[in-house]
Amino acid sequence: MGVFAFCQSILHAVFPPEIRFAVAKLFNRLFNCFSSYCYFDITEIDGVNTNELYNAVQVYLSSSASVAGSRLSLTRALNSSAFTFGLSNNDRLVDTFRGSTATWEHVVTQRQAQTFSWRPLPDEKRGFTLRIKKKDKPLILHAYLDHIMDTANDIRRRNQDRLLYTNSRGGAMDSRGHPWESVPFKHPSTFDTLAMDPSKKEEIMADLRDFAEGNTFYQKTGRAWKRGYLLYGPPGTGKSSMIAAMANYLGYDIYDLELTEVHTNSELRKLLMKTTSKSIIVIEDIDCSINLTNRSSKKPSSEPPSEFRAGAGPDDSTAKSMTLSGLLNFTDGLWSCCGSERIFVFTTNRIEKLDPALLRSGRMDMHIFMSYCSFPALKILMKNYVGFDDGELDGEQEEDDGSLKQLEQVIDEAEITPADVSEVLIKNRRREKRDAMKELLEVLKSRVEKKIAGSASAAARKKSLNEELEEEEEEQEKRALESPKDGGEAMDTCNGKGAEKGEEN
Ligand SMILES: Nc1ncnc2c1ncn2[C@@H]1O[C@H](COP(=O)(O)OP(=O)(O)OP(=O)(O)O)[C@@H](O)[C@H]1O
Ligand SMILES: [Mg+2]
Repeated sequence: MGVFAFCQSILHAVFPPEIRFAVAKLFNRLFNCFSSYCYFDITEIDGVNTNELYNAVQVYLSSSASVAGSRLSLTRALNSSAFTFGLSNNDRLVDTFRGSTATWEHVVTQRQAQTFSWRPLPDEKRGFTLRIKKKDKPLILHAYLDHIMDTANDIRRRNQDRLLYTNSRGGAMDSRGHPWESVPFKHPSTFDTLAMDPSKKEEIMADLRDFAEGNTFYQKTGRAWKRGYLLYGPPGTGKSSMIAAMANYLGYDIYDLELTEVHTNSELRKLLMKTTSKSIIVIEDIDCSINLTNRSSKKPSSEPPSEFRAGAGPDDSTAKSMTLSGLLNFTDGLWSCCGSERIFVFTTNRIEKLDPALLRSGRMDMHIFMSYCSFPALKILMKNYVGFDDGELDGEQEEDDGSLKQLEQVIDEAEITPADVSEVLIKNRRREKRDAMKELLEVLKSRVEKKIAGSASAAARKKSLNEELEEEEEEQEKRALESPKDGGEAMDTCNGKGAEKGEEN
């Protein structure tokens, strides 16, 4: 038994707790007067609530502990794909912030006689003690704690798999008052796997980066910190894959808003209020998921302009339906600002079907056309699916038999989606890559031929239809010339009928 412990046990035996406490306090005061350090205790449980700062410090230290510590604790959270390192019990770690030194100690003690609590408390009392120089306190303490919270949130986001939320219950809440249901989101699509024009891709990535780092910009300009993207293009061109890539790139959760389940504007607002920041709110196939009714053409002009009405017939009252203005408020109006750092993404196969109010400038910040597979996009798919490398796809290698050049020539005309290209490549992925390329070329060529044949037969059909019409016209003219009397009568009859009709009216 150490001397300190021995003295402690004597103190415990001889003096009542009040005196022991007062002596300890006095020692502390004396110690503090002469010490050039100040100490902060961050306990795991603050009263009955879990202390957020404790968890943040633990996660934060994991980023430096993995490098510096000699004895570390390891954890893996539910649904997380990463391990987190932490300080073991009563271990120390030194961190630096803005040139000042901060020493952390993880203090674990046994909890003494259980005090009354609404919920059972753990047997161990855990906390971190932060030690910094007294002179550094006013300079760094707040900034350091903010830095810890931010870094911890970032680490969590990176480690934790994304969540995908759906509103399959409409606006109805669960027992905890949440209208959204969530599942872990593990979509493997990234900007590396996404086949599209590299310059367009880079532009979108830069836009996303600017958005995510734009806190001060949005504050300075007085704009709500949100951004809207409209993705449009034929089916299978990668609109949904793009959304997944965006979420994976930024580390955001996805809220997949099923508009057909939302019946009123207030339900829509409730849903929005329950989304978290750093998230992407998606409305897929916006042209199909809601029933577009241009009410201005049916009702007097005092009515608001055209409205989308979801899950409601044209005769339901506006108050009980979801309208276009409700949807626009959701993305654009005051309600869109509750929370921050939110991205709205709408997708559609037919942009021409959308109401102009949704498309007008300033509403969706970026309109992104997801096109049929271009040659640069095709090269990305060939790299990812069958293992070509950049050199091989430059077409400068000896073994190239001209297939690549031919692919470049036919790809645009074939009008094939990246989804169809990837199907062909998946089927051929076990074959030699040059054979897979040739197979793809065959598929593309046959598509082009079919298209030409299709357009030729359409042209032939058109031609024969025109010929038939011309023949008929000639026939009619001929008949008119042969019997001018009949034609005159016919005209008269017609006029006569019109006159009769006029009289009737
Ligand atoms: N640009 C692309 N890059 C890589 N893969 C793609 C691309 N487009 C499509 N694919 C592949 O095709 C599949 C279907 O694509 P996706 O669901 O993203 O298309 P979509 O444009 O959302 O179609 P829809 O309009 O029918 O919803 C994806 O799983 C992906 O494997
Ligand atoms: Mg889709």
